[in-house]
Amino acid sequence: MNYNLLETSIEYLKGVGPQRGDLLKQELSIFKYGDLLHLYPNRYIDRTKYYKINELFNNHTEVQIVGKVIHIKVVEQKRGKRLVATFTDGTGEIELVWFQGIKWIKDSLKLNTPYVIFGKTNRFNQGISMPHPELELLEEHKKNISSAMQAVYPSTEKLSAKISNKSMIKLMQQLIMETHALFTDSLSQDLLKTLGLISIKEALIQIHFPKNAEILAKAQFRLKFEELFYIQMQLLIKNIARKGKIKGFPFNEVGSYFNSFYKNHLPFPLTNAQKKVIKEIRQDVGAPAQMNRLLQGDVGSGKTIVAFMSCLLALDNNFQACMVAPTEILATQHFLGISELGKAMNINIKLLTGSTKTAERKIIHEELENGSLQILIGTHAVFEDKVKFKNIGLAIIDEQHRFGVEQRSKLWKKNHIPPHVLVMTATPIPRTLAMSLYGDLDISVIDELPPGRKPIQTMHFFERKRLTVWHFIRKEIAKGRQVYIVYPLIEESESLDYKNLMEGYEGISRDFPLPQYSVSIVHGKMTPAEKDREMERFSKGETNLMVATTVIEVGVNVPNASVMIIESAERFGLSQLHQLRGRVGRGAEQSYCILMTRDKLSNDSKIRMETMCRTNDGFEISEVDLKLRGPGDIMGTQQSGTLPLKIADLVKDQDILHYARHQAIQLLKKDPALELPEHQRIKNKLALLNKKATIWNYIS
Ligand SMILES: Nc1ncnc2c1ncn2[C@@H]1O[C@H](COP(=O)(O)OP(=O)(O)OP(=O)(O)O)[C@@H](O)[C@H]1O
Repeated sequence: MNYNLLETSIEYLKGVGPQRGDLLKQELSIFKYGDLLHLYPNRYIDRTKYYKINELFNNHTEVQIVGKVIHIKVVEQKRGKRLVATFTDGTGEIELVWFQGIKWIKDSLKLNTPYVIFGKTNRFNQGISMPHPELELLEEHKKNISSAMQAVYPSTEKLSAKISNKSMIKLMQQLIMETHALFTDSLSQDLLKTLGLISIKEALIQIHFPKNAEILAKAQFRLKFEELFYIQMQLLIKNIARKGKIKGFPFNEVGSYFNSFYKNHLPFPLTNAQKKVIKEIRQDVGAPAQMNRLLQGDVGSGKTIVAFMSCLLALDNNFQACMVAPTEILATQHFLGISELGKAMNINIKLLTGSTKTAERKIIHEELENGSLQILIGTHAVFEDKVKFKNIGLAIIDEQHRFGVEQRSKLWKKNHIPPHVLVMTATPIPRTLAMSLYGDLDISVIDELPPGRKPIQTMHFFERKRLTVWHFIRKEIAKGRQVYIVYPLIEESESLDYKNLMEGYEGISRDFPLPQYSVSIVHGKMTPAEKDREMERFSKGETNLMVATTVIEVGVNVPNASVMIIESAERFGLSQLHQLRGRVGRGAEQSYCILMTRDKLSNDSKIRMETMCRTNDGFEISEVDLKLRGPGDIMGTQQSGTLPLKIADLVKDQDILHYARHQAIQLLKKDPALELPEHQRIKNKLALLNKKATIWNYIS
């Protein structure tokens, strides 16, 4: 492919010019020929289908009608002028309406001459109108229609008054005419044949100008494959390179810390899933390359002990380990949990957070540098430059979505050789997404809950049933259980949410009065010490109810708390609801999650509530979440940028993604360094991709 041509600035394309060029650049980020080529249609319409006016009962997305203009008038109103043409096909009449280009259209419209009009219809009291229709003389239309399927470009819906779909099609014709001779494949002919793919040239022509539905499907498959294949190739190659190049510290010893804990101090038998994951980690850290593993485990699946035993492997090899959590509460929970696990083993474990006192901090710094501090647990305070390890061998990052990749790499830089990295997440990521985003990490999954857990029963109640819910809580408290009541706290409406929380707290304190009941409260405006005190009262069982914002979303572990009430549940996303629910169901008692919502719910909210009531499976929930919200949203805006997909859809195209990944793996197995002559184009393209953000800057 001649790259320079696709790099040509868009205004030079015949039919564009400076004015339209600016419009394309500003509104659609189309700067170059290449950008336009990869503006794919979002749907196709059948240009051989004609409607009759008397068939138009509802508002239609798009219809095509043959008929004549019989009358034109300019209507002047306070709001401005509009041109109205009466159009008939013999079965009825509709009004064609223009608000712009009035003079030009009025002068060029031919009365009583057959036209094909195309556009969206609106019904109003007196009849039907079609604003800004596309018009073509029937004679011309017959000449121009080469295929039944005509592309509709997403942009034209946005810019219809400025660049019609018809103009867009013309631009695309011009572009393809100028550039198509240069489209060449990066995949070898043999590979295309084996995979049954059409050529890139054919695919690009057919995606814009499909001859029929069958060839269009092939073109779409080809382009989606291309997109996903190269993303997978990039990720897999990164992984191979990391394993080859980035030396890690091999933990050769499985020594006394690990063995003595395993033999003498395990508080419970490990689940098979935990054993499997520990084995995977042992294999990784035992090899001379750096481990980079993502550990996924549903809420309450028992990740802490896996993290702890991984730390023991580091200690056995005279390395320090460090565990970082996104919030102070969570870091403290980990510290307590890990200290408890390690209590019989005389290990120096310390906690470093924003609120660690200077004197304690000084000791931590010293002990880290002289190596006597073996496991450091903390928040982002650990990333500070002042914090220097003698020899950090393992870094465990919990809930990595909240840390940027950059922050993570700060930990790496704390050594001349980067430590092994274990990233833990309780947010289940659907496999498809994990594959696309973390294809460069190895993935372990704890897919089994500790035994004896009763599935949490989830119920959805409307506000008007609050008394029933209160009655239920009283019964549970009478059995000795504890209850969480969680309120949303969303940044944009923070003060209002805060008010709701405090009002809720007052109401609850009234409905559950002392001395029979006692209520704790934890929210973001409290100092860490206050939060800790309240959390402690609750975890010791001194209070029956805990009113909180989502600060308790992760990591809180009070096994006796068996009821979770989520207020305004419609305002939470699915994964957040699932995380919150995970705070209960940690003991042997039957646990409940009650979702309280207002009476009127949107469709999406209904699906969220139904999903929560139907399943406890975090992966199933995240699949639904992915469908409702789309991948970008799930990962947060930061990550969505890493998926520069133009045509593939991670929800709908999972099969193609798996296929593309499989093919990428096969290819790299055969030729890991891409040395074979038939892979040179792939190699070249990958080299270019590493320089550019998206694969679509290049075709071949
Ligand atoms: N194999 C096991 N058998 C019995 N209990 C277990 C087992 N593994 C973990 N547990 C217990 O299950 C509870 C949850 O474990 P842990 O806190 O490690 O979960 P988690 O995966 O970190 O969950 P979250 O992400 O929600 O904090 C703890 O009380 C822990 O002691």
